Amino acid sequence: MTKTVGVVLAGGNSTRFGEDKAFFKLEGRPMYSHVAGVLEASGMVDEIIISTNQRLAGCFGGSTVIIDEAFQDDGPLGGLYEVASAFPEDRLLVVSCDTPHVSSEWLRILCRQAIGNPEALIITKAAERLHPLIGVYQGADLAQTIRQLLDARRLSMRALFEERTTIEVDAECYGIDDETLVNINRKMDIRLRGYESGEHNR
Ligand SMILES: Nc1nc2c(ncn2[C@@H]2O[C@H](COP(=O)(O)OP(=O)(O)OP(=O)(O)O)[C@@H](O)[C@H]2O)c(=O)[nH]1
Repeated sequence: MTKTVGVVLAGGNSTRFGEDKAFFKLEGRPMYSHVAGVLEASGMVDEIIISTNQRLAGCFGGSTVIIDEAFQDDGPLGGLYEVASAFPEDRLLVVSCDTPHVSSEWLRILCRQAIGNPEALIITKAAERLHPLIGVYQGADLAQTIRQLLDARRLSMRALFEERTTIEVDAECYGIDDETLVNINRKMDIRLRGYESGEHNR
């Protein structure tokens, strides 16, 4: 039977943030751990894994980690390729580590859409913007489609949406607050939003 695997994407370089944002503490917990907690709280996932690179792999405590091997430093698509290869039969509920306030209610809505449309990618839309890294990635031969894009050096998430049926689910239609979908790319994003932050801690 198809499982749902919760995937925390946490293998970037955090150039704009200035330090590895996955481990930056907000409200007393590293950002990646907020996201893992919401995945767990959604009640939709059978297991949770962290998608990351070789450099950070040892820093996630006891979490299960899948390391980018075939495509390193190629962005989220490289991480997704590795995970889709490891779980070819399963549904991947993906959330980037820099959206720590995403709600478990929203993840449940995405999963229900995915279960009803098992060949489609299900991604978040809000205020006319796409949030590709809050979504469900699934369907036959997903890893193969991603591999072809990576081989062709088409590294954007949009390239994947051109190749697969993709459903954009509008969070506003479900009364989801935009703020919960914001991703934190810079330290300034934390100050501007008045989030409570602490020191970097692996
Ligand atoms: N596994 C994996 N995850 C990645 C990779 N690149 C980015 N991510 C994750 O994808 C999400 C979005 O990444 P970005 O913020 O666009 O990239 P970043 O490298 O983290 O940050 P910048 O260097 O500031 O662009 C974050 O959760 C990253 O941790 C990668 O090469 N492999």
